[in-house]
Amino acid sequence: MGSVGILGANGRMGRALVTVAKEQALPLAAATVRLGSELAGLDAGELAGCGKTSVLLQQTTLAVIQQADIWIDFTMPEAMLQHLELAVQAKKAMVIGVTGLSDSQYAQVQAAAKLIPIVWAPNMSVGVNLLLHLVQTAAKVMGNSADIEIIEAHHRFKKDAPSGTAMAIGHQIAKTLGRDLADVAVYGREGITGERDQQTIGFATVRGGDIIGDHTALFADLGERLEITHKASSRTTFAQGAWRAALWLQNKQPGLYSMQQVLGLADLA
Ligand SMILES: NC(=O)C1=CN([C@@H]2O[C@H](COP(=O)(O)OP(=O)(O)OC[C@H]3O[C@@H](n4cnc5c(N)ncnc54)[C@H](OP(=O)(O)O)[C@@H]3O)[C@@H](O)[C@H]2O)C=CC1
Ligand SMILES: O=C(O)C1=N[C@H](C(=O)O)C[C@H](O)C1
Repeated sequence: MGSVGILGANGRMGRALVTVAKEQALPLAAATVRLGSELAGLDAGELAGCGKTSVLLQQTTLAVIQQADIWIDFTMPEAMLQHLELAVQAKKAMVIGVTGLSDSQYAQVQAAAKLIPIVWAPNMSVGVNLLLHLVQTAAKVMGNSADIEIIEAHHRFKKDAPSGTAMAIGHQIAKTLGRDLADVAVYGREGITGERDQQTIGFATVRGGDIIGDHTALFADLGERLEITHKASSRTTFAQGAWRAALWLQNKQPGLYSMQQVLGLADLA
């Protein structure tokens, strides 16, 4: 079994990833913290609150990146791109869950995927990846008469909006309907907005407390509405998905792979 390293092991997702590794005896070989972090040298499991793992936190250098075959990154866009550069130099695979990438940052991920195998997905849960299929059916049946809104809610600490998942849902629906999301997306409303243009896809963002991650795709027509909702109740679901992606990536050729491919949902009708 290939060995796996975790980047940003002190983050909310980093700790969840270490905990899942310990609980499921997964091949955790290394875990890192940011350069200069005082946490270097601590046990990754003790920091995560799941007990000793015998994996000590290290700063993220090229020498450390050599210590695992596949690296999981749930940090932030700029940090992730620095990690990606190291992974390309060391020819290591990456699972990337970071959201809020600009177009040019995403293009850098695409370029790196010509050299190393990468899974990038804004949401690693089974339920959201199934939802991405269900909304296609809903869009085909209702999308040309119903108003489409995507509503997401997350914890107060989240830095990007709308969530990466909400954007993926929007792109999926727009693609199904032959619309370009850049032309039809409406991000929030204020003032005298006028009547709603049926072609638009609206986004609404809620931030508060410790909400892990809720997403609803709403298809609202006259007389009825359909809501397809996913609610994550624990980060374990994302961490398990990321581990699944990491183990799936072993021995893969360079390329940019999706969570749909990892979960075997890519060919679902
Ligand atoms: N795809 C999916 O399924 C999911 C994706 N996410 C995404 O994952 C990302 C992380 O989320 P979350 O865990 O909540 O965030 P946190 O803020 O809890 O963790 C971010 C981690 O990144 C590290 N970091 C930040 N900046 C730097 C830097 N410049 N150099 C090195 N390390 C850095 C932080 O280090 P330090 O602790 O030292 O500050 C921390 O360990 C977000 O983009 C989020 O949207 C989240 C959940 C699921
Ligand atoms: O920041 C988070 O927490 C999450 N981010 C992802 C996103 O932006 O879609 C996925 C999940 O909902 C949790």
